[in-house]
Amino acid sequence: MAPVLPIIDFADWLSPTTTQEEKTAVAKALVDACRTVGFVYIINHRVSQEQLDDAFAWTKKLFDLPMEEKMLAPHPDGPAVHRGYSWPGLEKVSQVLGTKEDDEGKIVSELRKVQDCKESYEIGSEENKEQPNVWLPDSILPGFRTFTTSFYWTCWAAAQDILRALSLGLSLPDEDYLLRFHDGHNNQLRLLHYPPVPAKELESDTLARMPAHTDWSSITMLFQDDCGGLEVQTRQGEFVKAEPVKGAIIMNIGDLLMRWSNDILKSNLHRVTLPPRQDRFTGDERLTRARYSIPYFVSANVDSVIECLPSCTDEKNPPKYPPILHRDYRLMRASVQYETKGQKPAAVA
Ligand SMILES: O=C(O)CCC(=O)C(=O)O
Ligand SMILES: [Fe+2]
Repeated sequence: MAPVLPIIDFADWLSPTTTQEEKTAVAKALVDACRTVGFVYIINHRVSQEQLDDAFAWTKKLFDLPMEEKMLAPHPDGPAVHRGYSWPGLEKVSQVLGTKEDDEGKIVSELRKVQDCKESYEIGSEENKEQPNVWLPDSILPGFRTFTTSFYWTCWAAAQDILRALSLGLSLPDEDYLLRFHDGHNNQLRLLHYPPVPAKELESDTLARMPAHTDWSSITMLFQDDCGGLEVQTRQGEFVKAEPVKGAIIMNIGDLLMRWSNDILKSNLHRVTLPPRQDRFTGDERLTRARYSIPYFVSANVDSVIECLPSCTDEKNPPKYPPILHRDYRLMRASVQYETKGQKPAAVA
C-alpha cells in the first residue's frame, strides 16, 4: 500500500547540477505539506542506509544490556537536563489528558494513569554545556559513544538541508534564515525501544507505547524500523498510519516552528500504537513485536528570541504570539513532561 503522507524527494535539492527552479519546487512541495498534515517522508537525503543500519544495530545493543548496566547512565532527576537513559515509565508524554468535573462539580485536570511502555536514551552535542551528555562507562559498550556522537552530526547535515528548504519555501529573506537560529548544538538524538507487550493491553489502553503528543522542536526527523505503529493525526482529526518506508526520514514540524511561523506550519499530534499487521503478533498472548525508532529533534539555540517570521505575518495576519526566549520556552515544556523526584525502576531501586 502506498504511504498516505506526502513524499518529498530531496534528490533535486542535493544534485550539484540542480537549478534554482528545481530547488524552489522541492521547497514549495515541502512547505505545502507542512501547512496541512505537518508530516512528510523525505527520500534521497544525506543519511545513508549503511549509517542507518549501524544506528539501529547500536540501539539494539544498548537496550539489550541488563537494566543495572543501563542504569549506569541514568536520566538526571527533574526537567532541566534531558540526557541519558530513561527507564520504562519515567517519561510521561502527555500528563494532562483533558478536564473533567470532580464530585463537587469543579473542573479539574484528568491525569493519565497509563504507563508508557518504552525506554529511551538521549544524546546531545558534546559541546552543549547546559545539557551535558550522560554516558555509560566505555567498557560496557565500547564504540557506542564514538558512533552516536558522529551519527548526531550526520543527522544535523540532513537537518540543515531541510531548514534551508523550509526557509526558501516560506519565502524568508534568504535560504539560511532559519539556520542562523540553529547552530546544531541544541539538537537531541533519541534512541527508543518499545519492548514486546500483550496486544490486548494496548487495545484496552492499560499500557501505551507512546500516547498522542506534539513535539516541541523546530523540526523532528524520525527513523523507524519495519515494525510499524506510528500514527499521525490529520487536520480532519483522524489518525492515519505512517507506514515504515525503508531509509526514509519522517520529518515533522514541532510546536516551536508552528509558533514561530504564526501557525502557518502545523505541528500535528502523533502516537505509537499497535503494529498494524496481524503477523506482527506472536504467541498465545499476542505479544507485539519489539519496536525501535530513532528521532532527532532539531531545536533553535537557547538564546534565540522566537518572534514571528517576517514572511508569516502581514496586515491581515498580525503575530499571534509574543516573542519568547527559546530557553524559557523549553523549560516551560519540559517541566510538564518530567516531574520525577528520585523515582527509580523497581529492578534497581
Ligand atoms: O517512536 C516513534 O515512532 C515516535 C517517537 C516520537 O514521536 C517522539 O519521541 O516524540
Ligand atoms: Fe514525537
